[in-house]
Amino acid sequence: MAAPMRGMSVLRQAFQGLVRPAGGQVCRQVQHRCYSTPGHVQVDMNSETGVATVRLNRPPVNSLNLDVLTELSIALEKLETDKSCKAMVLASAAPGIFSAGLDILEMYQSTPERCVAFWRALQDAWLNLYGSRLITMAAIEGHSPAGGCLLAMSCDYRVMAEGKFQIGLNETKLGIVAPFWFTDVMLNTIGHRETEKALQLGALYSAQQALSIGLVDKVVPLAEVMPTVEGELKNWLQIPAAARVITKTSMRKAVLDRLRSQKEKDAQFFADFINRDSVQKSLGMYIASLQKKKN
Ligand SMILES: CC/C=C\C/C=C\C/C=C\C/C=C/C(=O)SCCNC(=O)CCNC(=O)[C@H](O)C(C)(C)COP(=O)(O)OP(=O)(O)OC[C@H]1O[C@@H](n2cnc3c(N)ncnc32)[C@H](O)[C@@H]1OP(=O)(O)O
Repeated sequence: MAAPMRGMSVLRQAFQGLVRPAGGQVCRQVQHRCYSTPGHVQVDMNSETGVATVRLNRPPVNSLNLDVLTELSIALEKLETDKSCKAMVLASAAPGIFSAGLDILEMYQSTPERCVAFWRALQDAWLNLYGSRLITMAAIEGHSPAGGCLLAMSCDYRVMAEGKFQIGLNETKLGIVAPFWFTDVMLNTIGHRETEKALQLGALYSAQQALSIGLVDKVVPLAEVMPTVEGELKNWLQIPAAARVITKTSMRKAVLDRLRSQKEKDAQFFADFINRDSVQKSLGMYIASLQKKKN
């Protein structure tokens, strides 16, 4: 059973689907259909509204390893084919964090075979999210660097908690380079000039800064993130679905097709790039700096 979160009653957490009884199923009101949650991705489908909440659940920081990405991909595929599902809210079950991005340990001293499998899982999760017919909204209730920022940017709308949290594509700070499809999504979100600066500097923005460059759509107090997402969803749900989906698809198709047409080449390139001595050295130093922060 998931550990209760500090500062929140167990009852409230149970209501929000954060506490699971033994056996992995969340028992809730009848209109909620909860997919079994054996691992790191919790899905709570509200059959009354057609809105699914997908929570990343890999404490402490929701780093995205092969398992999480595979589970996320499968969850998104299921929702995509569920005719009753109209919208999806991507959120976190871990306090203070949306996602710390890719699990750096998947990229450090790993085998080329594992690197390729890991990258394919990331590609699939992203293709499913960015290409989704659903209304997708990110509830960013914590830090969201790198791969976390990619997931948030790939949604249709982003609400972020104000305060100390940061969001951005900080890859260059790790001595790595944002892949072309990360760049494409950022270009589509904040435009060319801001993306050039953001990527070269590996910039991490506060919620207010992110709002000012259009990286997020709304900034509210932490407790208001979910209610704000729910309020915004009401607007989006009023738009005729077919017209909205065709509009979304036509605007995202070029970027999706660019990756679809070279998935294997991209995965191989990643495995080769990440295993360069210089890149491994940079990653090793970054991991050490994360650990040093604690001491
Ligand atoms: C031409 C180019 C072609 C091809 C492409 C090639 C390469 C590009 C490849 C990939 C793109 C990469 C994308 C990414 O997503 S890389 C990941 C970047 N993420 C980060 O930089 C975030 C790092 N983490 C943090 O800054 C902080 O942890 C955070 C602010 C998120 C939370 O801080 P907090 O104080 O709450 O927690 P910590 O004590 O720092 O962390 C707890 C624990 O978790 C470990 N940790 C943190 N982040 C990660 C991570 N991303 N992966 C793995 N592990 C992580 C951290 O070390 C702590 O561990 P421990 O000490 O054992 O408790």
